[in-house]
Amino acid sequence: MQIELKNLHYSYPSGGEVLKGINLVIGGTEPVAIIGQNGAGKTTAVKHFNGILRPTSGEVLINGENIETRSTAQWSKKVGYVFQNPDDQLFLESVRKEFEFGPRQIKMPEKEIKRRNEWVAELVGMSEKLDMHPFDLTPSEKKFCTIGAVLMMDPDVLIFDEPTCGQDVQGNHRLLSIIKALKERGKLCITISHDMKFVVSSFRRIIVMCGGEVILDGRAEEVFAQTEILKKSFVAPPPVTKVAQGAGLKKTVFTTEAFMEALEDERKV
Ligand SMILES: Nc1ncnc2c1ncn2[C@@H]1O[C@H](COP(=O)(O)OP(=O)(O)OP(=O)(O)O)[C@@H](O)[C@H]1O
Repeated sequence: MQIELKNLHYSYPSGGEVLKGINLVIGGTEPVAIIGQNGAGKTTAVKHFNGILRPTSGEVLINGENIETRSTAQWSKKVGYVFQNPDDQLFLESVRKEFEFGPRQIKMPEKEIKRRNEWVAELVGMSEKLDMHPFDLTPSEKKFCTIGAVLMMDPDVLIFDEPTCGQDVQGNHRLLSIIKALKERGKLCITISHDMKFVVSSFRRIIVMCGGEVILDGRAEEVFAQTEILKKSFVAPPPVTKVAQGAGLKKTVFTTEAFMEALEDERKV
């Protein structure tokens, strides 16, 4: 599955230009993180990946097909978007109903709904909560409920918008295991996050947005080595990376172990 943005510009009807000519190709199954300060245009950009928003100018191609050829409902079967705020997504009286809503809309056979429900509920940790009202869930559980509802459609691409928001360490671990499981199933996960520790723990490719543009796109080590550009875009590297850079280490590191190794290596030189 490949998503391609060609000179994408977007302005909300009420305001100025938010996306200012984005060119990007995201494909394969390697999870991709999109980072950048508040208001950089991350959510606006990813809402173009399944047609929730349509370009003011430029093109969005999904596997080479122009997004304009199909409705958002049709694209959503291929590219699932998990909203930043669960309350924008949840509207039914139970977790089970949320999970089964999409499949029932497309008249999925009952047997398949049951099969998917079991797998998804287990993966997102909701097996014991299926009959609960989403309003009675904790903020973290609500997020996993929205993720589960999108996973039930088994799309090829999953977009997670700020999944780490409101999560504790356990929640972050579950998120990482979901992303890993999806990669193993051949899915492409695209995740917006402000949590740099989370980002460097499982995303090799990182895209940095600033002021409606992509200003960096590359491997985590390359991106976080660009300290001046990151400073200008108000993106702070993970603490251990910052300490290593402050200590003058040439290698970009993301863990204490890597920091100690790099320190040792430089001592030997
Ligand atoms: N529905 C809307 N109508 C008008 N302007 C909007 C709308 N949604 C977002 N914007 C504006 O577009 C710009 C980019 O917002 P967007 O939510 O895409 O940024 P972001 O990088 O995802 O930020 P955050 O990290 O805070 O979610 C901001 O200036 C925001 O105020």
